[in-house]
This record gives sequence, structure tokens and C-alpha cells, in this order.
Amino acid sequence: MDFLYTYETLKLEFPLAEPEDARFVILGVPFDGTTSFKPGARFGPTLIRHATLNLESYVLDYDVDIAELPIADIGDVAVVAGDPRKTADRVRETVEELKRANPSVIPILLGGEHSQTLGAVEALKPKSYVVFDAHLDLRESYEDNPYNHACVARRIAELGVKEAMFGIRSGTREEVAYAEESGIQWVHARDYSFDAFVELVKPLPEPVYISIDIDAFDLSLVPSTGTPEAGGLRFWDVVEAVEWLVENKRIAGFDIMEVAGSELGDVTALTAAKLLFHFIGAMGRL
Ligand SMILES: N=C(N)NCCCCNCCCN
Ligand SMILES: [Mn+2]
Ligand SMILES: [Mn+2]
Repeated sequence: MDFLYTYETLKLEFPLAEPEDARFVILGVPFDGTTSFKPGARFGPTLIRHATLNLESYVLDYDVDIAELPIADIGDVAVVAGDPRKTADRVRETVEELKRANPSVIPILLGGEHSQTLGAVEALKPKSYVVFDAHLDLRESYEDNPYNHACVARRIAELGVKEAMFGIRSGTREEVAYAEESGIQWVHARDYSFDAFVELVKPLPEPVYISIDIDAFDLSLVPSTGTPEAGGLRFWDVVEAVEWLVENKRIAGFDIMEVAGSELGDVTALTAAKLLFHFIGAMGRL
């Protein structure tokens, strides 16, 4: 099928399904128009797809070969350079087109700035937003733009979506106060445990949108990201949390955002690709 705003790019290695027939549909969002520190998020989707070439499609943890699952890749959204709101509108419209053609599909966004998660959430209308991030992303506005990546969780909370955040180690006094006032619960990276995770997410209403800002991981795993912060989560912390959500909650959508870089084979993209295969593999086991 054709989409208004997407174009083809490097595909996954194994045979892919058509978006109408797929259970999972990958969509890249190569946007980095409001990046304030480290550049390169526009290359994130391509770097992640390339990094998947290094991985076995058989996820041995689950005895699932994801090459046997119906996965489609509809390419990348044509971004409006410098305009996160207009680009997120295109993400929203693309995900809406996809859901009209295939109502039970799980969209998987690869980014690109975290600002673009808003478009997917607007299209999918989840009841809850579970996010792994170093940052609260609860600013009212940043650098004069309310659609900056540093504001995305605030915009999503304003839609009435319940939020829980993990891996946090950066925010302003105002963001902490906003979380408190709005009942947004978050766990500091240094306090993270699987039990703390389950306690916060268990009561959340379904369906759940899962968002991975790649900077949630320890810096050693993800050096190439827009606003890197030391002291993050371990790889298996996040995998085990995603497994719990997949097994216990209805999932509306999934994304891996803020992957940047300029070299193929970047550590950050390899971390993201491995996590992507674990998400699809864990879903595929059901
Ligand atoms: N959500 C985010 N990625 N937020 C990070 C915003 C950038 C904070 N810079 C602080 C600079 C202080 N001199
Ligand atoms: Mn972040
Ligand atoms: Mn973020």
C-alpha cells in the first residue's frame, strides 16, 4: 500500500510482509530538528536497520525466529526540517493510515527525536505511556518550542494518558513539581529494580504505549544520542521490563527513539537493534 508521507529506505534483511497483513510495522522518523547537544538523530532509523544485519533473527531467549513473523517496514516519514509539530503531524497521519488498513497492527517507530513519539500516541490513543528515559521530558516549553523533545511527556500527559517513567536522572525543579502535581510516577535510575517497575505499571490502564528513549541506558551502551547522561539502566533491566509489559498488558505501540550517530556499526544502534528484536521476539512468543 502507499502512504502519503513515507519513502523507502534500507530494509530488514529477512522477507517482509505487506503492511496490511503484518503484525508489526516499522516506521522510521529521521527527525533531529530541535536537537540541542549531540547531532545525528536523523540517521537513527538507518543506523538501527543496518545494525539488525549483525543479529540472528532467531531470538534464542524465546525460541522465536522473528524472520517467520509478519513484519513490514514502510520506510521513513518525510520530515519537515526544523518543525517537530509538523513532522509529528505526518507521523500521526501515517500511523492513522496504517491503523485504518490494519486495525490490529503494532506500529514500531524508530527515531529520531523523542518529540516524534507524540504523533504516534495521538494516532493510537493509548490509556498509558510507559517510558524509559534519562530525562523527565516534562517541560512546558524548551528553546521556545512546546514540541521540543524535552517536552514530549508533558504533551502526552496533557492528552490524559497515564504515565510511568524509569531510568530518570535528569530534570528541572519545575518538571519534578509538575510530575508530583499530575500524579506522574517515576523511578530514578539509581533506584531502579524490577519490583519497583512492576509495582508502578501493574495498575496502569490498557492499552499501553511503550517508549524507549535510548538515553535511558547506561551511557556506555548508548554514547551516540542527543543528550547523553551517565548512570543509566542495564540492557537486561529494560528487556525484562518490556517482557513483563508484553506478557501482562495490551500493547498499543512501541518505539526506540533518540538513536544518533554518523558511523555504521555504532554501539548505540547495536543496543537499539538488539532491543528491537527482543520486543518483537517477546511479542512473537505469545
Ligand atoms: N529531555 C531532554 N533531553 N532534556 C535535556 C535538555 C537539555 C538540558 N540542557 C541543560 C543545559 C544546562 N546548561
Ligand atoms: Mn532522554
Ligand atoms: Mn526523551
